[in-house]
Amino acid sequence: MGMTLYEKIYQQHKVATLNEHTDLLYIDFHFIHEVTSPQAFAGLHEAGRRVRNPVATLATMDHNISTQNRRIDGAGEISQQQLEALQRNCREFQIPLLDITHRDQGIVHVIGPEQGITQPGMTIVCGDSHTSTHGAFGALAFGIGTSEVEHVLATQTLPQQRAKSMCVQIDGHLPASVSAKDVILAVIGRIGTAGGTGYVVEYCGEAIRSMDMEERMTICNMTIEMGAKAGLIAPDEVTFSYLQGRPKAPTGEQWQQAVRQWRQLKTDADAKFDKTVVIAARDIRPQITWGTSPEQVMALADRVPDPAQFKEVEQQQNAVKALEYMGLIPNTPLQDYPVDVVFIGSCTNSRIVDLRQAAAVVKGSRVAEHVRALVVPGSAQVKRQAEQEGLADIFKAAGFEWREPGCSMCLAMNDDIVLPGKRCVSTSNRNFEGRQGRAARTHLASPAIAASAAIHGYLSSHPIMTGEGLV
Ligand SMILES: CC(C)[C@H](C(=O)O)[C@@H](O)C(=O)O
Ligand code: SF4
Repeated sequence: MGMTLYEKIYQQHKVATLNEHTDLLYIDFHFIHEVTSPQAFAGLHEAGRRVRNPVATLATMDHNISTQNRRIDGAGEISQQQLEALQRNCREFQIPLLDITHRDQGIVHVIGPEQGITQPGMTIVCGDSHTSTHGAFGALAFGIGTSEVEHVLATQTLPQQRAKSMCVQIDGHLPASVSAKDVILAVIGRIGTAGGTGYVVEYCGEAIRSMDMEERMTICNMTIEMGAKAGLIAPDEVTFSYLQGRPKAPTGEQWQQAVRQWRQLKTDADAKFDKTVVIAARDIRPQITWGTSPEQVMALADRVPDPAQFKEVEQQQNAVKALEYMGLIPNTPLQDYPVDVVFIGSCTNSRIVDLRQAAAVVKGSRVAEHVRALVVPGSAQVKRQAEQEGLADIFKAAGFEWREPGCSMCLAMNDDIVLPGKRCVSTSNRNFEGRQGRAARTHLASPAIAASAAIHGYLSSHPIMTGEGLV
């Protein structure tokens, strides 16, 4: 019988069978950031071990830094200690570090693809759940815990148990107003935050094939929010042309050879998935979350759900609690609620395509008087490009704050925090209680919807059509 893409990559990286359920996998690349690495380095230090392959490792600073400036103490003392520890550890273990002022610094899941480090068929890990982002290139990429970070640093391998394979197929073409973010939110709404547990999800179908790499990254990024281990999209011409010419991509004869191998990286026609979910692209409408979990999601144009409409008692109870936290009344139009903060950024939606989509909505308008709005590019490179393309000017002229790259308001771990009770439309990926600050209310949505909310000042409204088409 044929194999799925996941099974192929797993098989190619298996270096030993440890027991009936567990194999040892070779890890091709390991990304590191300041939050989940300190204990791992301390463990190596204590045991007197070295890093096995420092050049298959890259560190960046993203979570704890301030995005208001490039000062190491910009986000307070605790952050500074964390950042200095990363500097010390990278020096001691000779790991390349994209320091806060480095011209390639950025959010860990933005810089890997951008540098051409993330390539089809690789195994990639990082002590960070959204490592699934890299799966957009047909790499097996997943988040690991701190003790696993230590294991990979020391051995360049990781014990793993084989996951099940799920296929999520999005058939047909998406309506013009629907973005990759709407697709993945709709998928999570359908499958639920636990529905992917134990699976690696491969996305296929025409709608996925017609997405560019950045949209595919948005899809794979949020795969973790349905409990899956990783998301995958088989590489194709779109993948190859994105990679060609990037700093770490192969060149010359090696490029030709790599592409020949990458073309083999797809699920065989006779392979069997453990589960398949089929969704018609034309049924997907612009989405926004109303609750405190990514599965509590609705079409923007709909009314706030009534807890009674959910089948399971547990879902009903969760809905009551979530609506109370979010300050929403059942059956009212979501679009009537005013917005206090708009955050465009995070490893889900901070790449150049995302910023272009947001800027197309913003162009020529002003941020509503009562709204605080910020755009935080995912990397220094995205920032430079957005400035060259004139996007930064569009945002600034509209009254957005234009920031330095980093995780920023995606999580309350630096100096960007949503104040208690404030309502924020955010292009990030998590909306649990307190994620953006104590008692903060988060609505996850696409860059176009977030931009539109900033301008209208409400959880509004129909995304605006522009000369460049909607976004
Ligand atoms: C801090 C880090 C461990 C965490 C993660 O693993 O995802 C963060 O990036 C997040 O998005 O919550
Ligand atoms: S941007 Fe948000 S989701 Fe992504 S790595 Fe940073 S904190 Fe995690």
